[in-house]
Amino acid sequence: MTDISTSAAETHVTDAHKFIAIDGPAGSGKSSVSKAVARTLGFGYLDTGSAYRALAWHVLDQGADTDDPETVRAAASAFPLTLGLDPDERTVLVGDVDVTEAIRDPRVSGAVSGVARVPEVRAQVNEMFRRLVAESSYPAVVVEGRDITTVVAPDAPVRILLTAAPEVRAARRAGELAGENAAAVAAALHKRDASDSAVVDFLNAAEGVEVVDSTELDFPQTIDAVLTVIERIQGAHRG
Ligand SMILES: Nc1ncnc2c1ncn2[C@@H]1O[C@H](COP(=O)(O)OP(=O)(O)O)[C@@H](O)[C@H]1O
Ligand SMILES: Nc1ccn([C@@H]2O[C@H](COP(=O)(O)OP(=O)(O)O)[C@@H](O)[C@H]2O)c(=O)n1
Repeated sequence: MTDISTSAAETHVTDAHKFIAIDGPAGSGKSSVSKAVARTLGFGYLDTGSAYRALAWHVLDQGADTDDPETVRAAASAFPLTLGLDPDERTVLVGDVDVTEAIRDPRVSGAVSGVARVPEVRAQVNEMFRRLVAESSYPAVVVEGRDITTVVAPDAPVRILLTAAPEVRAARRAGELAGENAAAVAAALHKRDASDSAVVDFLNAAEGVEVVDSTELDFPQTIDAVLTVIERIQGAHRG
């Protein structure tokens, strides 16, 4: 059980070499590509967005307002989250409740930016992410989100920004949410990116971060492109 309420203040990464850091906007392929890369390399996989989504779910479940920072801070101080690193076991629990499916609901997607903009919450979850990676028995963990290359693990040897054109990202997300109106899905995705990018910049690569643009790549090609970057950097470190 990983309870983010027990986290201390933010500290520096001590196990930066264990991070494969991947950032990018919604629908760029971070989750699916990171998961496949982790499986291929025998690494762990950490979907940091699921922690923010689970906290948003937790606030909504209490009937509370995700746009009120005080409410969000209070919810985060008692937030029994269970999140694992196995790319083949993606169950997310809040207490005893399995929220794996519920946190993908458009209602949660629409509320999550409010939760994610509270600085104390970011510091708390970032410490949890670093602790999960440091304590894991995996040789490395593919960690994906918005601020992994810049805030959570800026010293990681492999740092990648995974991008794709906005209309391509919107079409991919709409394809996943069968039954939802494609134009509404696209509008919600762009609105969330705009809110999120006011908090951390994941649309421009920070210095030393490699860009993989998947606009013109299919899924297997995108996995290959990311694996190529990892192998090149790890090869250079070995050599
Ligand atoms: N290069 C690609 N080409 C086509 N579809 C892709 C590609 N990368 C990811 N996808 C698909 O797009 C959708 C969104 O990807 P996802 O990994 O959930 O993105 P993110 O985690 O960045 O929001 C998924 O259905 C995924 O299978
Ligand atoms: N490192 C991260 C990861 C996610 N997030 C927040 O969590 C939300 C959900 O992230 P996600 O990765 O599940 O979103 P998708 O890209 O999968 O749509 C984002 O919209 C951000 O508000 C964040 O602020 N920082």
